[in-house]
Amino acid sequence: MKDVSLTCEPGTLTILRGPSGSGKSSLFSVLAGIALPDLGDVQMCGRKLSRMSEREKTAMRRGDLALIFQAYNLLPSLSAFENVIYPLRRAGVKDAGARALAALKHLEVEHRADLRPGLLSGGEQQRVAVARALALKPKVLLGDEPTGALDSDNTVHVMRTLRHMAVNDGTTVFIISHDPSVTAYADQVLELREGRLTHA
Ligand SMILES: Nc1ncnc2c1ncn2[C@@H]1O[C@H](COP(=O)(O)OP(=O)(O)OP(=O)(O)O)[C@@H](O)[C@H]1O
Repeated sequence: MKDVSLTCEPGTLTILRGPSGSGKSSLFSVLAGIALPDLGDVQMCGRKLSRMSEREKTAMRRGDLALIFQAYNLLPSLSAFENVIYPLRRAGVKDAGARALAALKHLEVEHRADLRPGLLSGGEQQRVAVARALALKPKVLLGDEPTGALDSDNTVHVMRTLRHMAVNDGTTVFIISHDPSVTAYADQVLELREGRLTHA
């Protein structure tokens, strides 16, 4: 990436698009504090990631930040329900069980709650991953292709949900998507080409 500069305001939804290999997932990793940039910094919820210890970054990922990974990153030995409740318990959420169930219901995968990810379809796994992020009620939600495995009805449902989180809860939502049908939900559309960012 070169000279990448962007701001995502609370209560807004940003979509990042760009050709395969343009660096979208790399930027996602930098924003999430998983990869370190050679130069520059990321400021999240008023704090610079470069000034935070690994422990502080982990604590932030537990509380304020939720991530939806391109490959879902569900824990294979846990059921769908356990995958959603696990980060809630770690974050000390009191009504973790009710929240996890409500999120699975909202994503219409509660009938798969007791199954491990390996027994779910790709789209079901993705909806569990979205439910896990949603249930945390984060200040910042970063998603790498969060609708990539979904049919059009489920894509609309997830995009409406993310839009609702931004507008009603003040969440800062940043997602990568190459689906042109979802740009209508965005306040800001960014495009990455060969590591350079343009505002579409
Ligand atoms: N750890 C790494 N070391 C070296 N090269 C890497 C590393 N991670 C990614 N790359 C390269 O950087 C480029 C951008 O990869 P990235 O995964 O960010 O692209 P992308 O825009 O998300 O692509 P896609 O839409 O296909 O997921 C690719 O050419 C990739 O091979």
